[in-house]
Amino acid sequence: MVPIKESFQKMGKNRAKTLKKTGDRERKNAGLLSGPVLSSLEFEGLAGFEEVSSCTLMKLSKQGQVQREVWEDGKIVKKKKEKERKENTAVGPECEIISDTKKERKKKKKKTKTLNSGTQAQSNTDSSTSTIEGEDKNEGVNVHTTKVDTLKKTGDVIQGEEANIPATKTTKKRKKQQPHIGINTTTPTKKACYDRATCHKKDQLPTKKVDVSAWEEVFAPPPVLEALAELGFSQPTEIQKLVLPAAIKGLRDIIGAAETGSGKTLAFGIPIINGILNDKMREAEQNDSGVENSDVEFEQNDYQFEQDGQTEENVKDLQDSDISTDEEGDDEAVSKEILEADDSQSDENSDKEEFNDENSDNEELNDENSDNEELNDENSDNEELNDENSDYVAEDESEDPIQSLGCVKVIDDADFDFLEKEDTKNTKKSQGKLRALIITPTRELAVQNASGDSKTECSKKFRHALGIQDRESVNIARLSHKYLAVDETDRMVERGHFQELTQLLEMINSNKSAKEQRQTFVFSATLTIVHSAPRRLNMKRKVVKMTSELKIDQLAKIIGVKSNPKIVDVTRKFGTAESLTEARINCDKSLHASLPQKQRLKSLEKFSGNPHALLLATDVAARGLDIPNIQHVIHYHVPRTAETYIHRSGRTARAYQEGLSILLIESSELKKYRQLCHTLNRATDLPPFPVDANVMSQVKSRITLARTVEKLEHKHRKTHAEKEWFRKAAEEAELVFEEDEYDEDHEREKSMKAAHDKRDLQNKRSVLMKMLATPFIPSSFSGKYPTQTGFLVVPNRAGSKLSNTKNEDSNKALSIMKKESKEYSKLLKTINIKAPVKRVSKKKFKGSDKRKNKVSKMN
Ligand SMILES: Nc1ncnc2c1ncn2[C@@H]1O[C@H](COP(=O)(O)OP(=O)(O)OP(=O)(O)O)[C@@H](O)[C@H]1O
Repeated sequence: MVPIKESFQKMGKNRAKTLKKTGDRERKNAGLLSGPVLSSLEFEGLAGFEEVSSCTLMKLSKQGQVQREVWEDGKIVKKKKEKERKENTAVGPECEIISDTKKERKKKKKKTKTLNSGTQAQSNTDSSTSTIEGEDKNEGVNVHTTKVDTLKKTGDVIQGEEANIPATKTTKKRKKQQPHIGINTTTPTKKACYDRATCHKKDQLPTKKVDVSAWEEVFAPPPVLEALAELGFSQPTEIQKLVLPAAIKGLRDIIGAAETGSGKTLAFGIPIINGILNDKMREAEQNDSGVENSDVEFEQNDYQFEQDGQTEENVKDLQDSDISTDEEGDDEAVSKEILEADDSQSDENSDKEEFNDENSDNEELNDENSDNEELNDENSDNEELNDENSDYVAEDESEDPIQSLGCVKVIDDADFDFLEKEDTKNTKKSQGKLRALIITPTRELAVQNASGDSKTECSKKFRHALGIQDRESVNIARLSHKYLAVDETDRMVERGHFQELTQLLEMINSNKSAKEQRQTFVFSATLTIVHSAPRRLNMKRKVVKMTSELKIDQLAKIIGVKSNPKIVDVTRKFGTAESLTEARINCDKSLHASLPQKQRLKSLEKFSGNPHALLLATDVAARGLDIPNIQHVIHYHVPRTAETYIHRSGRTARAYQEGLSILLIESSELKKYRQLCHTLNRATDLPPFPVDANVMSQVKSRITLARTVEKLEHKHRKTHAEKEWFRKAAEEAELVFEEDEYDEDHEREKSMKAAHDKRDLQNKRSVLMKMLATPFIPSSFSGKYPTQTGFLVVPNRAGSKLSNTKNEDSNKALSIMKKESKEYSKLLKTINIKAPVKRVSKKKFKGSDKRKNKVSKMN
């Protein structure tokens, strides 16, 4: 039984990075700190967000003045203002918000409106920085802090800590450990974890933050903008462009399909982060006004609706252009629905009324004069604060509160005790529950289920954290995550697998009101792939043919997606990534390799650390591993399913980089290969991998010599063994074994021949060793591939966008390939490789004897 090692992935599947952090393994909460790779190659797993009790929020005016507030237990404990930090002006709009007293809050609201709603700050072209920071609670109290290098490392290692340390001590300790944790540090923060952008594009290291204005159009919130700028992600990928507006602004449930390595993780990660930030901000405001924060649901996108009309149009434009099942104006409808929902709840608390007022105010605020008034107010306010606290930046920094979004990876020994502690300590409902849940159905989960023991330690803990003891005693209140993401979703329809996960989802979805208020994300690269049923099943009338739509429907039902989700499918007809070049090599034989788990982890670690390394892997590494700069994937076997092929191939050509996938096809696998091509809509074969004929002739001479050496060795061994046998048999029979009894001349002749053979064998061996020591390709060869040209030339696939731009190259490639494949087939003939004997059923030979007789008679 393999222990469950649900890990998490990332938010983003950040395995390679974790490998670098070997030191983390020894740390106390290793379960939380280590990435999935450290625990198991094959699993991904479960991840969730948890509550953060404290934070520091900052607001930046257009004039560049920063107001900073430290919140603890939903109350402001400090309010300071910082000077503008010129260093940060390169990036763009930043954050944020919130004030202490009601008066302050009203002021803030006005400012927020004026600035085009604070946190979002879509149209704000000023720059600043943002920090969401968690602080310890009161001195001497049990402190739980979950620290996250918030958004900069969205999807990166997220760490959880617990300590019973007085707050002051903890603060100092933290400062030591994470000196640059705040996003608004002026120097680039030290990347403790793997930075995908820099790893993927080592030659294009972002020396300074990039312009991320393209992200503003898709409503990425300012803290995320800052993180993206540091990562060097200048613009959203296609799937992100299509998903983010609908998810962030439209609050839609999302079903998304996009090629491997296309950034699906951020497509659901950013809306979730945005939502949590909004929730926290709103809860803090409500706390301030004495409203029970957890009662307020579904208002999460307040400030998005305060955006100007321009941005709404952007959303619409984007949504119109995608492949979507939406009808026109859907988003507006949804927006209205949400606003109506807000309205319906508005009598529950006065704050909501205020928000609604704010919305109507917003229209008025279009008036320039009022804008200016607000700005002036803000200016004078900030100036005052500036005068009072000109030194405050340093003082505040010394406290260095830890920014925290509150993510936990759920892997083997994940510790959920903090939920309990917060539950008992805080009476507020929202304090002890998970806000978001990100699930990846994994092979590990399937294996676990298949073994019949679905209650591993982690599974138990996770259930406990969710308030699920067993099916009968479910703490429904706790199962009210506002965000649920299921990555690699299509695996859930695999029959008989993931039963435990399906049950879990059933329980989560049994909280109907929470389900209604939840935003759900469903993503996979192979969401729309369907298999044609076997012919025998097709014949039966009752069998319902699986279609992409049906598959999506099934998944949506299992996962609990609300009606009218936004469906985005940007996968290509061929399924694989566009930047992926594919080829095949026909092989005569194939082998299996298996390594113990520890060894596998080591190999993976070595592999990610060495740019020239080669990793032989089974399908445990097919999905999810995000190891940067993998250039080639070679399929040692033809995969059983198209999904596996897509995911395996997807380990290269990530983040729109180039990659090469080669399929090794054993003759017995031809049928599987044809089926694969069919499922992936390949009308033509994959192009054969072009191999240099010169190299092949060298291979041939080496193989021939090796065979001769092997024969001679065998002969030598045989003679020796025969002699030995005679000697031993004579010994056992207590007979004297005299070699002399043979004819002397004959014996001499024999020994001379043996000596000759031995010499011959030695010579041949040394020639072979010399040959093997000589590389096939001279060291002066600078090409990347062992082809005549030194580079890979395979015809571009029909329909590929690349083929339009590279027509000339493509023609050239074709002619070279034709030439090479001719030489290649000639060479194959000379090597004398026997064609595999085709087994044909006897039925086909029915009457063949008769026909033979007939022919012979005729002759
Ligand atoms: N907008 C962007 N610009 C540049 N790089 C990005 C962007 N978004 C994501 N990436 C990077 O692209 C890589 C692939 O992203 P991610 O792992 O989310 O892909 P995926 O679609 O989930 O792939 P798979 O289906 O194989 O799991 C990651 O290294 C990620 O950091």
